[in-house]
Amino acid sequence: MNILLLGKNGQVGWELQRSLAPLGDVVACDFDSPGDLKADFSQPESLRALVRAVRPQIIVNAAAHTAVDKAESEPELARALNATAPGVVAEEAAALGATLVHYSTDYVFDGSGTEPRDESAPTAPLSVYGRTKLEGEELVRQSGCTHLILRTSWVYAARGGNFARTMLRLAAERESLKVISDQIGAPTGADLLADVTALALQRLQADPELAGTYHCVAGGETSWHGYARHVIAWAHAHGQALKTLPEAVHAIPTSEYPTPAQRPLNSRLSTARLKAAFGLHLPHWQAGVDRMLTEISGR
Ligand SMILES: NC(=O)C1=CN([C@@H]2O[C@H](COP(=O)(O)OP(=O)(O)OC[C@H]3O[C@@H](n4cnc5c(N)ncnc54)[C@H](OP(=O)(O)O)[C@@H]3O)[C@@H](O)[C@H]2O)C=CC1
Ligand SMILES: Cc1cn([C@H]2C[C@H](O)[C@@H](COP(=O)(O)OP(=O)(O)O[C@H]3O[C@@H](C)C(=O)[C@@H](O)[C@H]3O)O2)c(=O)[nH]c1=O
Repeated sequence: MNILLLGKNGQVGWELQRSLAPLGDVVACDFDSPGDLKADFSQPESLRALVRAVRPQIIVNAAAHTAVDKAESEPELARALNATAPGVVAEEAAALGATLVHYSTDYVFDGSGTEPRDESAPTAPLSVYGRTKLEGEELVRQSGCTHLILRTSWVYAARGGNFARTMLRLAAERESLKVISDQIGAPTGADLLADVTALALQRLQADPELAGTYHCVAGGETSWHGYARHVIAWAHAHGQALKTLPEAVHAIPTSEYPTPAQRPLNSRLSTARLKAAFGLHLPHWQAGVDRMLTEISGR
């Protein structure tokens, strides 16, 4: 089996290098890869030659423009990376008969209400990032290729930039932190997503009817404030020297933390469809976060 992995150096891409390895020969690319393996999503048409040269049976796309606030001031680049390029890759996958895995986000929703959303819930993104990710999903679906679109949320990994690492950095510098407590979701490990991707791909090879869009997030829920408190309490309990004590992580409403991009308040995603289709158990978010914290602390 020939597998083309795009965005190999991101949080999810890095974990996919590990999880896809038992499935076949993985050709892993990023936008700074040398020569013919360069996969620059800001030049969407250039991706056709790469896909045609590798002729994969499976393509996994983990590349994206994930800087949510920055996307507000560079919407053309965000659209190229999150929509046009995945659309081109999907067209090439359809022409080859290859299966495409693509990732999307809780930010395709407007975050109203308090219930977890399922895959058929109406989308209404609030940000450039969310709008371009939604357009990418739609182009993948329209291409006619066999695909899995996994919508996830609040991704973290031991490698790469993410909210948990930002909190640890700020807690080392400041006496107190203010963190939003009215945006609710589930921190999800890049390792979990990569493992689910590999399992789902194996099942999909045997049963093409499983293709489609799924929500894939860790179990349980929290706010960014609850997540930050958990990370900082863990670090204190494990002897890390931080200026911010857990009780000095203060809860604030979204209105007190203005950002260029608006984020959804309710980021809860229902994983019932994924669990039923693939027979998967999705562990509680704290289990994965604690493992990541152990890994980055070098314990
Ligand atoms: N991070 C999150 O919280 C969430 C992510 N997702 C989705 O999951 C997927 C993976 O996200 P994640 O691993 O966290 O993202 P990262 O930001 O960690 O990685 C994105 C990858 O895209 C690459 N990239 C950036 N610019 C280009 C370009 N011009 N051409 C090609 N590649 C480029 C990055 O390279 P480099 O590292 O060198 O910049 C990196 O390898 C994405 O589809 C994202 O939208 C969904 C929900 C939550
Ligand atoms: C740094 C900081 C952030 N915040 C808030 C701002 C924001 O609402 C929330 C998270 O901030 P971040 O900018 O780290 O996270 P953000 O980039 O919004 O994270 C999102 O990334 C994209 C790629 C996704 O797809 C989403 O699922 C989600 O993970 O925390 C505070 O309240 N206090 C702080 O000190």
